Amino acid sequence: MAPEKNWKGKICCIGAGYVGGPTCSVIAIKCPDYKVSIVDVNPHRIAAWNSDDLPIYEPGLDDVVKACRNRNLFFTTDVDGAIVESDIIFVSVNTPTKKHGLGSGMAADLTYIESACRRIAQVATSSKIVVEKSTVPCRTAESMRAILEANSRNGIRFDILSNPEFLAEGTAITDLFGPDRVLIGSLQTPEGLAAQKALADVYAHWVPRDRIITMNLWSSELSKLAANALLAQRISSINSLSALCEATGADVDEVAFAVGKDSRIGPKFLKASVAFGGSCFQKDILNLVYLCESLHLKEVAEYWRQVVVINEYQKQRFVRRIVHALFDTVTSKKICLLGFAFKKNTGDTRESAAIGLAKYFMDEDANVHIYDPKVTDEQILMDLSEPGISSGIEEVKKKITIFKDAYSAAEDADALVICTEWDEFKALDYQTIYQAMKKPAFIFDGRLLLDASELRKIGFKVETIGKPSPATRGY
Ligand SMILES: NC(=O)c1ccc[n+]([C@@H]2O[C@H](COP(=O)([O-])OP(=O)(O)OC[C@H]3O[C@@H](n4cnc5c(N)ncnc54)[C@H](O)[C@@H]3O)[C@@H](O)[C@H]2O)c1
Ligand SMILES: O=c1ccn([C@@H]2O[C@H](COP(=O)(O)OP(=O)(O)O[C@H]3O[C@H](CO)[C@@H](O)[C@H](O)[C@H]3O)[C@@H](O)[C@H]2O)c(=O)[nH]1
Repeated sequence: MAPEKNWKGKICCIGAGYVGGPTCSVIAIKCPDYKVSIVDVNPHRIAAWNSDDLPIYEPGLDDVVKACRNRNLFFTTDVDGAIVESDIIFVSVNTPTKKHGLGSGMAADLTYIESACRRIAQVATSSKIVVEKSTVPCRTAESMRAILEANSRNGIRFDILSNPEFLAEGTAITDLFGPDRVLIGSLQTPEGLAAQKALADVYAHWVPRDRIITMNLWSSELSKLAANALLAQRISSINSLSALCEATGADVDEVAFAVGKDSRIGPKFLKASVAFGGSCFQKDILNLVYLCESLHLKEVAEYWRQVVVINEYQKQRFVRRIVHALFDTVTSKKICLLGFAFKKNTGDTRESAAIGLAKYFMDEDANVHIYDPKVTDEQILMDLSEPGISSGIEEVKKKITIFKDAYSAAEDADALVICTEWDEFKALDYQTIYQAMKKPAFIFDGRLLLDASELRKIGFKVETIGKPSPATRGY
């Protein structure tokens, strides 16, 4: 066997998911002098990372992984081996909303964080910097420290850092190559500050120093929850205004443009939609709400809870508008959902608005056609078979048909519903689609993606979120 290269440092990432995979692949490509091992307990996920068919779709990710895999980037199920040899260990495991017990439906489930920490403590034979990469409630680092210190061998130190991740899916690689900021929180002790510097030195391989922000642990942990809460709040704010637009004849795109021109407000994250989805926003706001409630900050909790309440309201409002336009019944009608991912450029469906819409149409015994360019059939069937969504796979198979392209999905349909803003939906030949649909042919645009006036010229009846119907004011 060839002697091991003289690495400047060794990094291990526990959790080969949407965050651990891309984040540590980018560290590997930018820091060729470090050995980076990404580990997971799920052997299928690791096998996929080692194959030509990566387990997640993310533009640019393939190139990054191919450039350094098996050079200084390794994907393995050997969790213990990677822990033992590394100096810096990222904990990038999932922290979903608790499904049962205390705080059920609100609090973050920290089981995976705890098991990762116990493993580190059990097998580590030298001191480690442990980096909290997962999104966690404020003061989780304290619990991590307690678990690590109570279970480790004598003489081993663990310095815990908070280094939350701000990448968005679909743009993960560009976000990681040029982050707005990298946040590193630590205890303000000499050892904590030294650990903070060691991690900052890794990021400094490609991130300008003035974008690497350091602060205390609790500020860093809370900043992640605060950033997601503020981002989601902007979407709920514009979505609440979209209801007002539909009722008054104002156009939500015009309102967003006008208010976004104010440099204090800015134009980003003001796109009205059927609702925000994704694995983070709802989970992290509920986590924040739970934290506030636990600290007896009832008014603060209620304030943030409204962001999620409006998000649910937006989905229900959209469904009501669809059903009303379709002559108050969708039973036995063919409803074609275009898009199933929670946003474009990802195959991720977690908390996707399309799941809630499909549930409603299944409940009403509609025939639901689905097409998404990146989501697998298995994923759609699995999401829709979940308890609370349907009675199981038999019902789903009866009511749902999945298609390989938008044209076949739209054939003979009563209505198209744009659920995800995929670019390819803008480029479809709507004349051909119109001819193949039942009449009147409806399009419900939940993403303000299409040119409604062009579609109306073809003959479609078009209803767009945040824009009044032709029947109401404004036309
Ligand atoms: N998805 C995003 O865009 C995003 C962005 C920023 C932050 N986050 C946060 O990052 C964290 C991870 O999110 P994700 O989307 O990557 O989750 P994920 O579910 O895609 O990946 C987590 C992985 O951790 C593995 N795992 C769990 N426990 C383990 C253990 N003890 N040892 C080894 N592997 C273990 C799981 O098998 C899974 O593959 C969450 O806290 C999330 O809130 C996510
Ligand atoms: O103006 C907008 C912007 C987004 N969305 C929707 O909001 C959801 C979330 O989108 P986005 O934030 O772009 O994707 P995520 O991958 O969920 O990223 C968020 O959640 C991550 C996990 O914590 C953070 O790291 C990111 O900074 C944060 O943007 C999606 O359904 C979008 O369609 C809108 O409806 N209108």
